[in-house]
Amino acid sequence: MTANLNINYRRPIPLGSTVLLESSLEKKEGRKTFITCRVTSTDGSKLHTETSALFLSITASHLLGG
Ligand SMILES: CCCCCCCCCCCCCCCC(=O)SCCNC(=O)CCNC(=O)[C@H](O)C(C)(C)COP(=O)(O)OP(=O)(O)OC[C@H]1O[C@@H](n2cnc3c(N)ncnc32)[C@H](O)[C@@H]1OP(=O)(O)O
Repeated sequence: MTANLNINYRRPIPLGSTVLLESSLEKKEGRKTFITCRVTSTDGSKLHTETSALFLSITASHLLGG
């Protein structure tokens, strides 16, 4: 479940262009998983977006309000 999501939009992505997404698992601490992601041009020269996020493991009962 997403607990935190930060997105920096550095450069617009031209309509119809192809981009490269690179996602990394930074660390895992118990139920917490820290992920980063970068969106660049396919040759990597232009940074479009950089993101960091924290996901928490949950149980099904959490989704049901338990
Ligand atoms: C024209 C076209 C338009 C198209 C347009 C499309 C739009 C496209 C948009 C897409 C955008 C998608 C965006 C994603 C969309 C979702 O991901 S939807 C899901 C959104 N997330 C939610 O609704 C989650 C709501 N929050 C919760 O349910 C609860 O807070 C959580 C996340 C399950 C955590 O609750 P919990 O299990 O009780 O955990 P809790 O004991 O509070 O914390 C456990 C640990 O995590 C840490 N922690 C918890 N929360 C946080 C936090 N926020 N920050 C830091 N640490 C935290 C605590 O400090 C604690 O750390 P320790 O003390 O163990 O070291």
